[in-house]
Amino acid sequence: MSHTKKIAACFYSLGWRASLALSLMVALLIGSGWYSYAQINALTQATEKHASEHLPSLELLNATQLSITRLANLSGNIANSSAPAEVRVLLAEVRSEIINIRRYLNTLEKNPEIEALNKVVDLLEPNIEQIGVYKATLAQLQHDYDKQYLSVVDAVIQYLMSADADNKLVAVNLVRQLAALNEAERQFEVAQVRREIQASIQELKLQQSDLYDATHAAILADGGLFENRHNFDQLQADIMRLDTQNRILLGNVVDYGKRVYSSMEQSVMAQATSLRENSESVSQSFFWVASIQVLLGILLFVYFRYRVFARLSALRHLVSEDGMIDADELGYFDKRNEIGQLVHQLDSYLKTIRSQQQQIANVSVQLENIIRQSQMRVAVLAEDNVLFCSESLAAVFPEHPLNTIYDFPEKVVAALQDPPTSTEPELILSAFYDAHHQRWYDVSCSQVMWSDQAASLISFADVTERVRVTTEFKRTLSAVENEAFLDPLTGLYNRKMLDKRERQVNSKKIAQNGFAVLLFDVDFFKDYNDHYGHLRGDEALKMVAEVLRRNCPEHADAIRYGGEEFVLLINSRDRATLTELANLVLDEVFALEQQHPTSAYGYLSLSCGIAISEPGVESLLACFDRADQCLYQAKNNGRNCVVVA
Ligand SMILES: Nc1nc2c(ncn2[C@@H]2O[C@H](COP(=O)(O)OP(=O)(O)OP(=O)(O)O)[C@@H](O)[C@H]2O)c(=O)[nH]1
Repeated sequence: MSHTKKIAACFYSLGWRASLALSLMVALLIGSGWYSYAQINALTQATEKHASEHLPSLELLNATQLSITRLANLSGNIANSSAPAEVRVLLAEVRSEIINIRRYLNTLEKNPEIEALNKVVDLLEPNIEQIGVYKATLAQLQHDYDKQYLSVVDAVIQYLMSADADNKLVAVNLVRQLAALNEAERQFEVAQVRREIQASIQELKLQQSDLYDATHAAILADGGLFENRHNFDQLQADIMRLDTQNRILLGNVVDYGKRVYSSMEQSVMAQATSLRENSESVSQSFFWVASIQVLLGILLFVYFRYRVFARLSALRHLVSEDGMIDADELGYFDKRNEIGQLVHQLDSYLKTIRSQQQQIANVSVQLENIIRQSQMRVAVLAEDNVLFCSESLAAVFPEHPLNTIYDFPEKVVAALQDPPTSTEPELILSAFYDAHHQRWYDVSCSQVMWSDQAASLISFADVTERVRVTTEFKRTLSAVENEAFLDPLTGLYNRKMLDKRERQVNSKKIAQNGFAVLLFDVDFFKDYNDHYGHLRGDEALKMVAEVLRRNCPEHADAIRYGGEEFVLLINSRDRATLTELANLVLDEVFALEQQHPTSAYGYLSLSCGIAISEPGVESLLACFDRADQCLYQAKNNGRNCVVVA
């Protein structure tokens, strides 16, 4: 999916209001960003333009100012210099500075001040040049003046050296006056000294005509010292005048420069004000844009809070355990977007599930009622508590309200201590007897869920009839079995019992402690029968059987093995006890004093052979054989006696 499609899908999923608000936010951000960029760009360009326009001008103006200052200094230096060579050098510098100034002024933007500056420079340049010329002339004049001065002074000194002492005073005064003239700088000083010198020369005219002639011509004549001094002073004054003029012009230059500076400063200040106002305008724009964005943000937050968060809340309700999404909440979700579709689907599923849960709950209640009122004896247990108990089961135990498992009889409680974990019913107590009702129950248990809780379901199945039938059957079976094992004549066990015991011995069902076979036989019974007949013989056999039954120990079998042979099968290996028992039987039979005319003893008597088994190794038959051999020996020994193997 392309980015455009993804963004479109995202906006569509958010809903048209949120999408519109977001779009507005984005548009506002882009717009404000663009506006800010444009404003800043315009400011930057304006600043750069202004700087490019004015900064070079300022620099040039500054350079011009410096050049003019240098020019003023040079002018002063020229005016004050007395060395022609130095004047020439200074003039060269002046020309160079003037060239620079003109170049600067030509570069600067034309305005009245610049024009005025140009005019000043136009005036300044010839003035300085004139000063240079005057300076050269002044140097020449100085030279001539000095030459004349020395010549005059020399002449006066020559005169002094040759003249008389009386005539020297005027000459000396003249020398002094000449020196004063040389030192005088101011006009009135020069004029004073000149008058004094003229007076001295007039005095010389009378006294020293030679010196008068020489000094008069050298000092007062045309081209003399006075004229030269006058010319020199005049030229000096011109130079001063020009220098003053130059200084005034340079002062004007400074004023013009100040004005230019001032105009530029005003321009710069105006630009700075414009910049500040523009920046304030941009700041205000920023403030309003930021305010609108904050407002929109708050609106969006409120919108999300009450719309989007409400959806999330509705979603939480939807997925919560017992939450229900109501119609209003469902209205937040537009079916046209994916989340909306999902929520509506979930709502549909939830409603279906709730409907089914309700149905199940109804069925569950109905089922519970049915179970409660039916003959099913069931109870539901969780932990030690009884969650449910059918009325039929409660009726089984009317003595207790069945609230906990400990309200059940002990046997049931014991069986429930370790309940099965299977969901299939498992018999935990077979044929439990309810003495109160004299009923029998099979108790089963299985694991079930009861109201979303793991529980044990126990059921009591009434098996009274089954137990009765089984007991009856067992009793009947026992009777039949007994009948089969009983001798009908004597009521003792018959030979089948011996066979049974033989099997039990072989299958080790009889204790391996050993046993004994006591084999009894009626002596001369054929004769007895022959003498008294079989009926009396049967009676005699019954009496012998009674003696055996009476003396048969507990857990021993009294068996009529066949005919007139009897067996006592005893779980004992005590030889003495066994012998004593056998003799007791023999004595009691003999004590019956049943007449037996053909017997050597006169009465009915028995012979007995006893065999004691080897424990764990001998079969019953083998032991019986040995008892039979002993019986044979007892017969041979004269009968009515006991022989023990
Ligand atoms: N009345 C009666 N006689 C029986 C019964 N069964 C066996 N007899 C008899 O018992 C007699 C057994 O005789 P014999 O085996 O010769 O032994 P005996 O005569 O007792 O001689 P000894 O054993 O050597 O002393 C037989 O005559 C049988 O007929 C019975 O159920 N009733």
